[in-house]
Amino acid sequence: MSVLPLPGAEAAADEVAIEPVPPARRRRGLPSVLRRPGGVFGAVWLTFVVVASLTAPLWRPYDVTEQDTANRLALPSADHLLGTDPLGRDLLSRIFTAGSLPLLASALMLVVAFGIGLPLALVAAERGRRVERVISRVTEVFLALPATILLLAVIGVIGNRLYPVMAIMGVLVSAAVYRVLLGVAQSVRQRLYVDAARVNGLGSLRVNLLHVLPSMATVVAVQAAQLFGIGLLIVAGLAFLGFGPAEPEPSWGFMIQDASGHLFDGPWLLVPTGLVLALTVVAANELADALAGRAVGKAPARRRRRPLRRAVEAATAVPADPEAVLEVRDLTISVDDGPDLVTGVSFTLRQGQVLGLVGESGCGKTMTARSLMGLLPDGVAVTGGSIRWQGRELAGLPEAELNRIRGREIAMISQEPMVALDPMFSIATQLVGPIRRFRGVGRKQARRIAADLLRNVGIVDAQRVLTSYPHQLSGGMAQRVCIALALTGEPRLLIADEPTTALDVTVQAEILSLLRALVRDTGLSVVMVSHDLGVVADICDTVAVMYAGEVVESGTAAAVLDAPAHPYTMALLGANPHVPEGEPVPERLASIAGTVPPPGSWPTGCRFATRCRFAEAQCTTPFPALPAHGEGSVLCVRVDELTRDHATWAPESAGDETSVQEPTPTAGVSA
Ligand SMILES: Nc1ncnc2c1ncn2[C@@H]1O[C@H](COP(=O)(O)OP(=O)(O)OP(=O)(O)O)[C@@H](O)[C@H]1O
Repeated sequence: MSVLPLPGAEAAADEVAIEPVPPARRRRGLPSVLRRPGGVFGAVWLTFVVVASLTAPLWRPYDVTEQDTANRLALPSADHLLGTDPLGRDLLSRIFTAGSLPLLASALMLVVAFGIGLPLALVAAERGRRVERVISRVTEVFLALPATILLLAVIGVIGNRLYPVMAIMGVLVSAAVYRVLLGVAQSVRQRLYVDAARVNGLGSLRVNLLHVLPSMATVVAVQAAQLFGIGLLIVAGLAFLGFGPAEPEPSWGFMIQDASGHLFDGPWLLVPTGLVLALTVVAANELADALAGRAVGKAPARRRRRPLRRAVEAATAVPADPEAVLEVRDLTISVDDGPDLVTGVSFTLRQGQVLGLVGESGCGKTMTARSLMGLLPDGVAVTGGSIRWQGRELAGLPEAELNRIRGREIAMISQEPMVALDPMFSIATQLVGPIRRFRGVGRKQARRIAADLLRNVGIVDAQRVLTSYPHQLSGGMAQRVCIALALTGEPRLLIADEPTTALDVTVQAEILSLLRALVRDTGLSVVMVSHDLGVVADICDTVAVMYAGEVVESGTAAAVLDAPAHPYTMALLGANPHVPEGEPVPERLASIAGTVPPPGSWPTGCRFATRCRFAEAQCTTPFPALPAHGEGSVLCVRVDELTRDHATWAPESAGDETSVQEPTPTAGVSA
């Protein structure tokens, strides 16, 4: 058993849970450490102590051995800002002169610990199980050594030489560092970008330096900051026991020991040294906490949510639907202290209907869908509008109440079934838990229901699948299991975020027909996020086309897909490569120049104007809410003109840029 605190051993579980941050995000997040009060305090105090200690011989008011016998055990005064010790020596000069030893010795321990632990972790993660086992067994031996006794034995041999002693401590601590970093390195090496780098021919060293190490940097920094604080305590502890620099050389440990002998006649003596040591250790830990908070992506404490603005009835173009079970009005979703991601989104959904949210990547489909369940990422919130579910307002509902709705009334399936299922548990375990929770039944009955649910989603050998683990299932099976999981609470609304994107085409068709059957047989309502117009045409009753955070066209799927009225919908359909059976594959597809403007950079007026072939001056000026268009809405000031002229977004031929032409069949999509 190790007696001195080997931090990594205790902290390992926490540390490995820290998600390594990919390099690009890490660079952007750096200032966020300094936006946390703890991070600021840690950085400022450590910088101050390090600079003050290393430069003490240049600025200290007195020599560390200079005695002022008339002023023994003095309290702070103009002559001695922090008071004096029992020999009348200036405490300020002695504390900061003593500081360089623990700071440097602790830093040396870190260098040795990470110098050994980090490369070993990288090698073990890269070279496979055999090498990893050998290295792990050796490090286990180090972890089992009684560190305190070993250090005292070393001191017995080499004397009170704290730098070599702390270097040996670094060797012992490297085992704990290795254990923590191995888990992180192994997880980073499984990332697709690391595989891509290897496929691109990068050698092992460069893969590690360019891709693995940067992603581990935050975890390394967190562990280093914690270990640094512990190193300071070890040095102070050794000096306290008399294994530090010999008098009259100052050391924090000896000064505290000295002060403990004057608790009654000079209690102040303990305060300055104890405070500096404690603040330095706390500062290192605060810095570690701030770094750890950054690594797991917590929102900075200073971020404040904007108050929720309720929907203004008149502002939306979507007519109220008395039969709607879900009614979203003027929904605005924003980053805290940042730009709006989604604005003025309105749509309605009836029971047993499927609504498709379509649009290019980054248009806000996922944010809109997730807001319905209150599952927005940290730092993103609904800041305006209303989400009425069966007459109940969901926007701004407290987390506890949303929790009661999630799973029971509204459920969700995602595009990555393999990621949505926990690889550690069998399918039975993953289904039985929610069934018991939602339906209040016993384990046996829950298992029977789980098997029924699997059969309902088209799994024939339900008993085998129940005993399987996610990795034993195909993608299609896993998605069926996810749908079964979503149905455990018998929800009335299912949010399906690109549920077929990760599946191959034949499986896609099976999952779509399963969803269709569920809607038909159970009256489930579905909000389906998709960028695949074929899927939308196949399954959706109504469609809301999103562009740059707003709905630009909505209506029945038949109306929107067969006779698109907004140029963006026309363009999406013109660029769609899928053609219905029996129709000729077009020789050229239409294209949309440019990209979706990011949140915060949306143009004034129509957000699509900069890419629109039909844009005119009036499109770039702000326009009021537009009246309803047919059964839905179209966010285009020129909609009447374009409809009258039968405008289409045809593929460009050489020298032909726009086209206001006779109608042509829309590129292969029919509802
Ligand atoms: N956690 C976040 N913090 C800040 N902005 C975010 C966050 N997640 C997404 N965004 C931004 O919000 C906007 C909308 O993203 P969203 O994921 O809803 O788009 P999407 O239409 O669903 O795209 P995709 O099809 O690629 O998922 C994008 O500009 C995106 O960069």
